[in-house]
Amino acid sequence: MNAQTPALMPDFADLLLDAVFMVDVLGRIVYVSAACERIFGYTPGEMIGRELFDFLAPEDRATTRDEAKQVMAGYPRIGFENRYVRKDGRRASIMWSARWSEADQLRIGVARDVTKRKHAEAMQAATYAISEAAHTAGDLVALFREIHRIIAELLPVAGFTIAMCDAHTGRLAFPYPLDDQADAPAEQEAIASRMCTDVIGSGQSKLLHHRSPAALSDASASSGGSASWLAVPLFSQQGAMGALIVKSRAGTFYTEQDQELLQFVSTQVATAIERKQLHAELLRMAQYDALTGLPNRRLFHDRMEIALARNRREQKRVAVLYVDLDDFKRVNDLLGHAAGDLLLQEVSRRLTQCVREEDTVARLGGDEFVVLLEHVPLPGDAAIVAEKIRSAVSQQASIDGQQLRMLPSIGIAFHPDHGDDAEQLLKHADKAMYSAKTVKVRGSE
Ligand SMILES: Nc1nc2c(ncn2[C@@H]2O[C@H](COP(=O)(O)OP(=O)(O)OP(=O)(O)O)[C@@H](O)[C@H]2O)c(=O)[nH]1
Repeated sequence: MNAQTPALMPDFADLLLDAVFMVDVLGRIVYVSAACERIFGYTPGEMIGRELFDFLAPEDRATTRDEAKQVMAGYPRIGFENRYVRKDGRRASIMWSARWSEADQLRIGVARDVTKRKHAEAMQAATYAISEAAHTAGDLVALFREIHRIIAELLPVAGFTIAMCDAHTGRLAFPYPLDDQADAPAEQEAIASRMCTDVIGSGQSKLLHHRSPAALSDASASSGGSASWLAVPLFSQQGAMGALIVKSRAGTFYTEQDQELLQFVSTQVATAIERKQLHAELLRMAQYDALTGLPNRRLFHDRMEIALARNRREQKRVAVLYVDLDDFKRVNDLLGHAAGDLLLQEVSRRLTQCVREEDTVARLGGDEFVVLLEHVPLPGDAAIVAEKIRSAVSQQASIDGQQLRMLPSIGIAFHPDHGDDAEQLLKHADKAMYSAKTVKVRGSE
């Protein structure tokens, strides 16, 4: 016991599971009982003489300062909670009962370790937050960002990544990158990649304590390049669909408890990802044509409404090209529906290549396509694109070993020249396409 420790300290203090502190008016620890080693990782000898604030988690400094003032002003308190950084770098959650001893000029506090309870509460909160994020996050990346934030509240996380395994090719993709400030990103990526492959292949989580080559060659950098990696598989109904990987801060190491925790959370994470993926897939199916991957009629209408609204403000010109293949039915009849499908896919590729990225090519159904061109200075510019399309589509296509040649009929409508809404413009372009087709049919008779 320290020479300054008042005689009021009973002998059995070192048997208590809670740690008893005595802190002087300057905030220095003058006495602490033996339990401090279990709770904070430091022996009494390592704590006595230092300021209690030195051990405090930075985020709790302001509230703790206010609390200490209150106690020193003569208001005893039971139940104040704050966090400390243990010797091993982990956080300890403490609940205090404290009072000020005017006679001894000391703050006397009893610190109870409530880390386990706090952890259980945090896990429950994380579980709820992850399932909540599955509903509120706009897309998968936003969901990953939210999961990263939630897990960083449970574990010390310096690097976080999610790997997803393509169900068809089995290839790994990292839709949410490691985002680490580490010196050797290539080395970090290689570790993440290796761990992912391992845990997805085995279906088992993995804990790895790693020392970087730099740290190995420099014995003095004992903690600089050393860290832990934890990888857990993410299971869907069909099996492991990916993996979640976290990397600890330099000099901090994950434990088996952390591994269990991440495994527990990974079930919620996998469910949240599956839900979001299903939602994205439903959205895609509602907006895109399954055969060609082009926007469908509904998405085309939405894009057209936006383009027309913009054009009303800008007072320029928007063109709608209606493209229909001539005698497409014959391809189906002669070569079969599957060959017809391949041809439609080829035509959609060629159409997309004829326009700029900001233009829209959509499939309305069957062999009918539409092209939306924005910012068309002159009607002649749309005619140039129509000619490009005619030339591209009518090039020979090799389908199932057969050389096929399709001819398109194209009709054009302009906003505002031929109507002010999508319906009017599509009708006009369809009519113009039909006239072009009729002229061709008559010409061939
Ligand atoms: N392979 C395939 N065929 C389709 C698909 N959707 C519609 N069709 C077929 O496309 C053909 C379109 O026929 P029509 O509208 O008469 O077109 P066409 O034969 O090109 O005749 P014209 O337009 O008058 O030149 C029909 O035989 C449909 O069954 C599809 O997704 N795949």
